[in-house]
Formats: sequence, structure tokens, C-alpha cells
Amino acid sequence: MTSFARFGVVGGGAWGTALAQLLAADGAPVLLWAREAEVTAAINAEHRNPLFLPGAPLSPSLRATGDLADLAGLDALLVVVPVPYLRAVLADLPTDTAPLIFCSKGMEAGSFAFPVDIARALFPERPLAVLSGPTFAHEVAAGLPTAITLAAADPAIADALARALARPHFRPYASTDMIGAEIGGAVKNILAIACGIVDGAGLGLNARAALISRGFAEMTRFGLARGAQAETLAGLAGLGDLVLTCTSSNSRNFALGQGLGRGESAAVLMRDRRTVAEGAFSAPVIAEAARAGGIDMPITDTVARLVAGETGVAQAIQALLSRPLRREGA
Ligand SMILES: NC(=O)c1ccc[n+]([C@@H]2O[C@H](COP(=O)([O-])OP(=O)(O)OC[C@H]3O[C@@H](n4cnc5c(N)ncnc54)[C@H](O)[C@@H]3O)[C@@H](O)[C@H]2O)c1
Ligand SMILES: O=P(O)(O)OC[C@H](O)CO
Repeated sequence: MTSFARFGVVGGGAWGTALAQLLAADGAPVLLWAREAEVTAAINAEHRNPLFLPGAPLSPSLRATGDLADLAGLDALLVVVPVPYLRAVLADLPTDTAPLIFCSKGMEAGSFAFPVDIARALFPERPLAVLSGPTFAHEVAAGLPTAITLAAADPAIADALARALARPHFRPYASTDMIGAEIGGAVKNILAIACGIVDGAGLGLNARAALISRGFAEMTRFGLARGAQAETLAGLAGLGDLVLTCTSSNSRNFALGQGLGRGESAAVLMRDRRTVAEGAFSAPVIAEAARAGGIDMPITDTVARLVAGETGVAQAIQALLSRPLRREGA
């Protein structure tokens, strides 16, 4: 039976640090690569990551490095680099055969590739997996109950990785539907921006519920057209993450939307950010991919135009409300 004991983490942001802490909390050695020297220093010297995960004490068995080569020879790597930066980091990974578990949520501009697509082109023989679901990093780092989807093409690998990552408060549900898990995570970020916009604009909770419901319909149309399984989209990585991220300002995407809804410009909201709101990057990409595939995603398209500064909130909401009536299942 395949087993995984020694994990590495690629990415020292909030989620990479939280996942590393999940695995190191019982004293197990975990090595994390961080891009920033200050993150590496703070983790190694003070057992904390004040830049991206402030207030979360870290296990002394969690060690950090600034050299990707140090991640060679481990049993599996959790890859937690935001999608816009992922390809460059993957290209610098040391040659290895350990599975790569993709934890980022987004579609790459230009290539229309999800993380697994990027990796498959770079590492055609390497086992790949996706870890995605309703998971605020701070809550996972604090040991609060969490469930998540762990998908891999080979069910035996999915089961083995799920067993290896499982903790009393962290429950991975194994799946073979990687594309479904990736689409759920990428689209929910965009819909969270939309829900933040109506919140920031004071348009009420009915509007939020309508966006979650109709946004889930968009996610499903897009996902099924690209080979996702309906139960994945209706599960933790899709609907589960949609509910979490569309209902809390703990979500960076929802919070970005709140700013847009209050009338702040995307340029100002995105300028000088250290943390990512991946939906802002993915919205134009998925909107274009949907158009190219003849898939109707009006909310996604509206968020893309708002983030690009091509329309205002009032006009965007009016345009959505004045769309022709249609049957719900259509
Ligand atoms: N934060 C969460 O609660 C959470 C939970 C689940 C999934 N995710 C996903 O995890 C991924 C990582 O997000 P995060 O929240 O950990 O990041 P973050 O917002 O905490 O930090 C930003 C990260 O981007 C990295 N970065 C910035 N510029 C870069 C560059 N040019 N090259 C390489 N890396 C660069 C930084 O080093 C840092 O690690 C995203 O896809 C996100 O959607 C986040
Ligand atoms: O802060 P967000 O919007 O990137 O959401 C974090 C996680 O994806 C929640 O599952």
C-alpha cells in the first residue's frame, strides 16, 4: 500500500503555512519553501509567519528554506503558489518523482490552464493531485474542524494521500475528479467577489443568495462542459467553498468585492497588495474561456468587467437584472 510520511510545502503564504502547520502540529518534520527571506527567518527563528499568517503559532518541527532544491527526496509536495506565479516556481523545482498536490485556486492567463494542466506539461510522468475545499487558512492553522476534497486520477493515490493528510479535525474526502476540484475552487473565488460587491453596495441578502444560486449554475455549466463531475461541484470543492467564501469578509475575494461595491476602484484595491485575491486574476480568464466554449457565465463576465474597470457597479447590477427571463434549468 502506498504511504506518504515526509511532506514538503511549496509556498509560504497563508495557506502553505497553514497546511505545513497542520502536518507539523504533532511534531512531524515538515519543510516549507518560502519566496521571502523574512518569512523563512521568522518561521525558523520565531516559529511564526507574521507576513501572511499573523497570530498563528507554528510547530518547531516546521522548518523553512529559500532554496527549492532542499525539497528533493520527500514523499510528496503540497504546491501552494498563487496561479499567476505557479509556472515559474514549478520550472525551478528539483527533478523528482514525488506526487505534487496542487492547493491553489485559479486558471492561468494566456494558457487557460489549471494547475494540473501546467504541471502535466512540465512533469508528464509525475503523479498529480488537487486539494481544494472550504478552508480558511487561519481556521486550519488553529485546528478548527475542516473538510476538503483530495482528488487524484489514481484512486489508490487519492486514498493514500487522504489518509496521510487526515487529522482528527481535518477530513479529506478522496476523489478522482481533479478538474472538478480545480474548477470549483477557481470559479468560487470569482463569485465571492460578486457577493462582496452586493454586500458593499448594500443590496441585501436576497441578492447574495441569488448570486450564490445562479453562480453555482454557472460553475456547473462550465464544469460539466470541461469534464467535471456534478457531485464534485455540488461537494466541498464547489458548493461547499462557494458558501464559505461568499458569506464572509474573511475571504480576500469577498473583501475585494466589498471595496468595489463601496465604489473603490479595482486598481486602488489591487495596488500594493501582498495577499492575493485569486478571483481578480481568474475572472477575465474564465470569462474568456467560457465565451470561447459558448458557455453562459454572466456573473463571471460581469466581475471580469468590473475588475477591469470597464463598467460601474450600478450599471453592472442593472445589466444583470435586465437580462431576458429564462427557465431555471436552462
Ligand atoms: N489563504 C487561504 O485561506 C487559502 C485557503 C485555500 C486556498 N488558498 C489558495 O492558496 C493559494 C496561495 O494563496 P495564499 O492565501 O497562501 O497566499 P497569500 O495571499 O497568503 O500570500 C501571497 C503568496 O503569493 C506569493 N507570491 C507573490 N508574488 C509572487 C511571485 N512573483 N512569485 C512567486 N510567489 C509569489 C507570496 O510569496 C505568498 O506566498 C491561492 O491560490 C489561494 O487561492 C488560500
Ligand atoms: O480568502 P479567499 O477568498 O482566497 O478564500 C480562501 C479559501 O479559498 C477559502 O476556501
